[in-house]
Amino acid sequence: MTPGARVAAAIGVLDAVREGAPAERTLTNWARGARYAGSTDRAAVRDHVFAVLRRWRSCAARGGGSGGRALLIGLLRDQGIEPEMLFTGAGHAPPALSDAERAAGRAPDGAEARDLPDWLWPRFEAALGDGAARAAEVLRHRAPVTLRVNARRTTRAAARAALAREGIACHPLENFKMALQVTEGERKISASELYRGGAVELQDASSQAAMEALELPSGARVLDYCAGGGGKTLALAARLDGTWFAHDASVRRMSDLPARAVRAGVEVRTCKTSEVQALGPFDAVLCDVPCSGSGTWRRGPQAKWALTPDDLAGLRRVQADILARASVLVAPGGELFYCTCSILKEENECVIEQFLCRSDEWRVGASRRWPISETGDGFFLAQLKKE
Ligand SMILES: C[S@@+](CC[C@H](N)C(=O)[O-])C[C@H]1O[C@@H](n2cnc3c(N)ncnc32)[C@H](O)[C@@H]1O
Repeated sequence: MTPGARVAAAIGVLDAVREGAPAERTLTNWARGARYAGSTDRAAVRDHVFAVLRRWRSCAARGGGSGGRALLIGLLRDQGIEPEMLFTGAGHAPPALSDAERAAGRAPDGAEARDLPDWLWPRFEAALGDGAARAAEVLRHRAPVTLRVNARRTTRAAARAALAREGIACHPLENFKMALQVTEGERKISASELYRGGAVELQDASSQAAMEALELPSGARVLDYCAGGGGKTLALAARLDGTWFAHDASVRRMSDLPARAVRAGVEVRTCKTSEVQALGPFDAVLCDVPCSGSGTWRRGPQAKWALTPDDLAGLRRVQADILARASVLVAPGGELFYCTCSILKEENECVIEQFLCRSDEWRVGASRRWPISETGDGFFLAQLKKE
């Protein structure tokens, strides 16, 4: 495909996304119907679509409209590329710009320039203060791809060398013990020997750092209450000796966990909601609760535009409910860890404050935030101790 044809394909995908279709599925459907598109073409179309999704408002302002075509014109202008270079009408490229399109477009301002909905920008400022602008800016760019090296299988240096032999280039991240940031060959990861053998897992650096920050006595019985695919349990089990239990309201979401645990060389017992009470009490319970994901929006940028104040209030109720249910499973003297991949106070400090107001047997230990940065996603962790 020519560069212009890739732009035309991205416009088609964005028009479907504007109608409410999920971007990933729309891209997959497009690729199925575009047999002429090679892997480089598919990656280029995907890059255009996701770049617009991250910068939707500013692209609309710069492109002078909200259709796929205007959004792509806005994106190219934002990237310092003259749209006329690609909108040529030749071959499969989009038709040339009209006079009206050439004249349309303006520089974005305020929350529009931050590429955030108006109602969210003040909440970013409230949560991050002077760091809000930088966080919003980082969310306008691609996320890094990061691996966690499994200390039970190999060392970081050995993993890096083995990955390089498979065409995957990465470098160790300073201040993160087991993290490797991938700079080349990311599409080869899932087929690599190290990944298939459980020596590396895909995991954001901030999640890794948060799990590194948790200290637990050797042999502790630990429950991951919102385990999902088990990323956090596996990170803990890779460095601590404990007895590991995983629970999730959706059993289906834990379906990959047993195989991942075997690959990683650790034992994790998955349990249903009906079993969890009888298996307790636990020395520690981790609640990696469902959240807006605001710290990770560069990975799933549609969520940035879809979240509403009502959704946020709903999430806060779910988070409070999970904390209340999980807290009764902790043994006296035990610990409760609460974490989100959101930067919003409403989902972090406010949930913890509300929980402490309703319960007098808990005291708060450390709580920590990881910023949205070039290195990692936004992440929040609070540690609570049962008296
Ligand atoms: C942020 S994800 C967990 C990610 C996972 N810990 C990991 O590291 O891969 C939140 C999980 O909470 C689960 N969940 C939602 N409501 C829940 C509830 N009331 N009780 C327990 N789990 C719940 C969801 O199914 C989802 O898998």
